[in-house]
Amino acid sequence: MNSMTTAPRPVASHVGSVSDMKDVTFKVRNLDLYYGKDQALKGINLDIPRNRVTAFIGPSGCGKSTLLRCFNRMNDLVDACRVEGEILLDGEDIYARGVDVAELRRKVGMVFQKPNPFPKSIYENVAYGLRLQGVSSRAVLDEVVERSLRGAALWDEVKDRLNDNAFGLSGGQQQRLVIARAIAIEPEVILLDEPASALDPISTLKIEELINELKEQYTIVIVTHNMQQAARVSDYTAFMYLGELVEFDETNKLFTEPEKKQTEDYITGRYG
Ligand SMILES: Nc1ncnc2c1ncn2[C@@H]1O[C@H](COP(=O)(O)OP(=O)(O)OP(=O)(O)O)[C@@H](O)[C@H]1O
Repeated sequence: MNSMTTAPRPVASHVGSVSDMKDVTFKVRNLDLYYGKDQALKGINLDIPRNRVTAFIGPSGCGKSTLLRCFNRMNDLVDACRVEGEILLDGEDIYARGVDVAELRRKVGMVFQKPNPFPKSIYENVAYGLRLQGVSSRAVLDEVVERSLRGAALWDEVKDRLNDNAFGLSGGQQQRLVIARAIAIEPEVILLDEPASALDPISTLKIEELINELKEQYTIVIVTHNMQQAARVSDYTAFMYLGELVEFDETNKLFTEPEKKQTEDYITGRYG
């Protein structure tokens, strides 16, 4: 924070950067993304603050998931997708030639809307990434599995059935298991694409509490349709519309004193 004075709050130096933001994980610069001829992201400039939760909100089809998927190059898997501009992770352009995409995805984990545990035991789901890295020591795996399940607020519910199939867990437990699997390999960033939209209200609350705890250690970016959820869990919010970033600010500010009329119309339910 800047020194507290009676001066007005610093004005963003450009869209997508709050000038009192101390430390930045991703810098997005002039990002355009095309699916074939259709442009889905237009000139996005945005800083994602470290160890904070940033939410992307906006009406369906505005490009929230597309932008999220740029951060670990998941869009590479879409044939007709073309990206221009830069995304710097800790200063390095993740779209530069020669970038090891597998290593990028190790650093930048992702959790989807629908829980997607592997058809394996609870234990093996969490141990999966380490086994891929060649770790076979039972003691190391045990330690990481327990730490990750504790980190995902699931340990107490599953510690007596670690060898049971993960599909036997409830949807909310499966989503926390997927988060445990993501944090087991110690990523720097966790991307969450509507992580609670398939869950009941109690499971949703648990995921929201978990997000709040995880931000101590990770940079979190979440896409959500639910504005109350964005207001509850995030520190910063980006409002997108038709592929553009309309406004980015501290969540509290964006929801109470938005600078743009489009943002105000959206958060007051006038469209979307
Ligand atoms: N794989 C794809 N191929 C072609 N077009 C796509 C693809 N994925 C998304 N799009 C298009 O890109 C635009 C942005 O979609 P995106 O899913 O990013 O929006 P969103 O804001 O996340 O929407 P929602 O809230 O409905 O999930 C839409 O016009 C969509 O149809």
